[in-house]
Amino acid sequence: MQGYRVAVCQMAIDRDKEKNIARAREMIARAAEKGARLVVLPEMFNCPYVARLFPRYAESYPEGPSLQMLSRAAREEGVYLVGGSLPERDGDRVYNTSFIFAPDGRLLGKHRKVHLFDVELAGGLSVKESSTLGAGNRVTVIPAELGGLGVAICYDIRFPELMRLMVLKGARVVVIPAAFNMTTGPAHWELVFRMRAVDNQAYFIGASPARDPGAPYVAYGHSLVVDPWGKVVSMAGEGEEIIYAEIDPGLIDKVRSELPLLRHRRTDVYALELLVP
Ligand SMILES: O=C(O)CCC(=O)C(=O)O
Repeated sequence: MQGYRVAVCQMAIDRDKEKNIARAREMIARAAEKGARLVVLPEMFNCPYVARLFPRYAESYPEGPSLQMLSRAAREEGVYLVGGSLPERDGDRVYNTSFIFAPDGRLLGKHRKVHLFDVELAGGLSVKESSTLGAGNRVTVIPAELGGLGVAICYDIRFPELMRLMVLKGARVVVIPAAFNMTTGPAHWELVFRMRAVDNQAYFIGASPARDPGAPYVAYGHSLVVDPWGKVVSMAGEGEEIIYAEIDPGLIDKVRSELPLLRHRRTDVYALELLVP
């Protein structure tokens, strides 16, 4: 498996859905032009991160305009695309879902956020995703061409069990569209990505929206790529930008063979069980 370049689009999100779609399309083109083979968008890239607004911006696969754009962009630019996430409507439920496309525009898979962000933090930040969203129940790994791509969404990264299950299912590069905030971001963003990378000896990629101090929910920014040794190899600032990094599969093998954490697990002493097919 050859190395490849990943681009993480730290996009500024507008209230206007059409503007968000156009902005994402334009950033995907710019990333492809710079040689990215995998392009990643942030969590809820087509709408403001406000739970009560999610149903209004929600789309069903395959006809939603954001989803059409993602499939077309992957095909026209010839890239693998983790389409951040967006509110997905399925019957009368709405999910926070990441859709993943191949360079021929084919849907490779999707991840519905498993852990909903329902919190009341000191300082007044209160979020209740479950007021409008349903939760997914799948561990998402795309086994094919990129050699094991795990996808989960934001708060999911705080649950080491889910990350480890992805890695046990073959994930070597884990992509997390996310929107940490100005309370949890400075305290935990870099720490949690580095921790998961060190534990699982995999690349961990975080894609945040750009920071907008006037937004109802202020995203932290600082999209990043962490290598399997836990080193931050690329990190954005606060504003809109695209960051790039080279994914080196040889480094994953090297770290896993020199420090064989996955092999040294004591599965005769403890167990981690996947309860859904
Ligand atoms: O875990 C955090 O600090 C932020 C989570 C979040 O914003 C989300 O899941 O959307």
